[in-house]
Amino acid sequence: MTTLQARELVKDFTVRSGWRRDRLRAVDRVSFELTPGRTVALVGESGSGKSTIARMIARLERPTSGGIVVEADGGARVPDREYRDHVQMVFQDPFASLNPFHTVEHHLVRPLRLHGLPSGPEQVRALLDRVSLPGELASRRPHELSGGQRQRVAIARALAPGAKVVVADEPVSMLDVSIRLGVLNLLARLQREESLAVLYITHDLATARHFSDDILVLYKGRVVERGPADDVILSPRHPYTKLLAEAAPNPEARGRVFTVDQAEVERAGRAAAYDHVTGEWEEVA
Ligand SMILES: Nc1ncnc2c1ncn2[C@@H]1O[C@H](COP(=O)(O)OP(=O)(O)OP(=O)(O)O)[C@@H](O)[C@H]1O
Repeated sequence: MTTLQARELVKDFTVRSGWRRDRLRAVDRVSFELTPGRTVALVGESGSGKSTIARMIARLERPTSGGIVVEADGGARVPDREYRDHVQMVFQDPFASLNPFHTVEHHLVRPLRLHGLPSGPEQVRALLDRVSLPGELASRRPHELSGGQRQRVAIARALAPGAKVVVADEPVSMLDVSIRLGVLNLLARLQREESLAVLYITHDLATARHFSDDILVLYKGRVVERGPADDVILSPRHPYTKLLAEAAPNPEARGRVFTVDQAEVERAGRAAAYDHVTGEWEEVA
């Protein structure tokens, strides 16, 4: 059993405007926990800080402050050198994340070898099978696959080291609408059957509700609402979540109007966050 705790994550960037250099706080004291067999969705519009959080978890970006702790069996803290055995990413663009010169087999053998695991044809076939791809795809190169198949290969590669925490950053937003559901269903099945802890990053509230247990709503780098998926989507409390919920296609909520506007969102801002579990607003200084 592996869990990941993000504690008070902060990320500042320095941005230049002319001669001036300003500090931009892209992520502001964000905390959450990923536990086996559960999916947490991180939702928010473009620029809210979602990818920066994903990049910090993937160790592509260092937090300005705060930290990420991964604990494996028995609660022992995973040392840095073993981090990638436990935590893997699935990125938005499967084409960019796969090397066009290498076969599917190569993409899967490499992480197996890197983590000292058996890496023969049998293991490659087993990985393809886990993501519902036929074994004969092993000899193909990425351009010979459909977008959905490519993303399945990317998921198989993430699973290869035996990772139990998977961060999926907009994993279907670049795929045809017709195949998105298949890939999301695959992630849901893996999460269920293999007890993965999944962080699903998306701007799409409808899939966040359907595919996650808990939702964190991110607004300008801060969590403004959190709780079980249905509570957040069907009974949103923060004006920003209401705005998102209103805009999302949701049959059960048809005709529901919260009558919030951007000005109200700005007023409520990031000063308080609503937690559906405690039923309380938490003031944020
Ligand atoms: N390397 C960087 N240097 C400066 N600013 C950055 C950098 N990376 C991200 N930002 C800024 O941080 C904020 C959060 O960006 P981030 O990409 O995390 O948002 P996002 O919610 O993932 O958006 P999207 O859905 O468009 O990817 C934005 O204002 C962005 O411009």
